[in-house]
Amino acid sequence: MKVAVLGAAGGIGQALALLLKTQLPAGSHLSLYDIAPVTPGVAVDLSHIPTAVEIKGFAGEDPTPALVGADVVLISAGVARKPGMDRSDLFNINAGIVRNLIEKVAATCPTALVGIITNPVNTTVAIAAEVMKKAGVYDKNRLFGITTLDVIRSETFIAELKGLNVADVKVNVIGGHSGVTILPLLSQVEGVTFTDEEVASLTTRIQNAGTEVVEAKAGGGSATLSMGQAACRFGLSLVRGLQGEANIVECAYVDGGSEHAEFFAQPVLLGKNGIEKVLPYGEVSAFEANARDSMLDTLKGDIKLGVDFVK
Ligand SMILES: NC(=O)C1=CN([C@@H]2O[C@H](COP(=O)(O)OP(=O)(O)OC[C@H]3O[C@@H](n4cnc5c(N)ncnc54)[C@H](O)[C@@H]3O)[C@@H](O)[C@H]2O)C=CC1
Ligand SMILES: O=C([O-])CC(=O)C(=O)O
Repeated sequence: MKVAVLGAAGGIGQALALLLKTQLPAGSHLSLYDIAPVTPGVAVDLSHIPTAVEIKGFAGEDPTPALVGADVVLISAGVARKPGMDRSDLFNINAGIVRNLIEKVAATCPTALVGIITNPVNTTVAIAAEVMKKAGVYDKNRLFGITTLDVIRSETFIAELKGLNVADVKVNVIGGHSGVTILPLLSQVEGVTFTDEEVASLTTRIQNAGTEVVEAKAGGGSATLSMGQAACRFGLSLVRGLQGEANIVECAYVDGGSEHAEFFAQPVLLGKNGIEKVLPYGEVSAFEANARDSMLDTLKGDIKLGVDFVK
């Protein structure tokens, strides 16, 4: 199994690479790429950790050597937010970066499972899909916007609020990955009840959690370590699915035939071909139905921006 990380010298990339070096199955290959010249050195550094995961690092303008034979490609290349910015403010720089990288993915490892971390995810995933369509290699079951950070934040905040063991808390987060498009389905969390006030304040906290980190880092970037953990969890789930493990379910932002939008985050069953099945997200409360319906104009606008960028 070969996993490539593009943007591997960055805050997320390095955390993710460390976690993958220590957690990928024995015999895996980890391939790190970034335009930053330090990248081969990051790989040398990680190679001294005694696990049965072979690691190589590549820098420069062309990601191709890192992508040859990749089964999974995780992309965190791009710029991050500073205080006062919205994720959509990253579009001008990151749209072109994702387009160029996906062109190389399409040419080099067109059947790899591709997970996109680079913001604005609502838009960059649409860009990736359009680039792959143009190249004639698009498979909607192999492209994912990684929204796992919203899931692990929700699990953490719910456990904190209700005094639960966080390992026992499971929650679906649907929609997209910015502001009002992030919708945790709190009504489905087993074994707890929330007051209306708790639902409103917890939903807002989860939607603004990225900004919470951006402000706390005071100009030094956005979430990197928690995102490294989230991307590692998602990447390992992709690998487990590819290896034939049963019942691997994750929420992700996918082209899953949703009635709501062309791309929509919801639970998916993972397998040897990526998405085996898009799962229903279940019953929602009146509050959640209203929040879901109200987000759709924003989400569809974000998607259209990506489609138009490539067309
Ligand atoms: N999906 C999610 O939940 C989250 C997404 N993000 C996003 O992830 C992205 C990366 O964030 P950080 O790692 O904190 O940023 P960072 O600035 O620490 O790292 C980004 C890396 O990308 C590299 N890079 C830039 N252009 C490149 C190119 N053309 N090819 C290869 N590498 C390139 C840079 O050299 C740098 O090493 C941002 O867009 C951020 O908004 C951040 C947190 C959560
Ligand atoms: O907020 C940001 O810019 C980074 C991000 O996507 C998150 O932390 O959820």
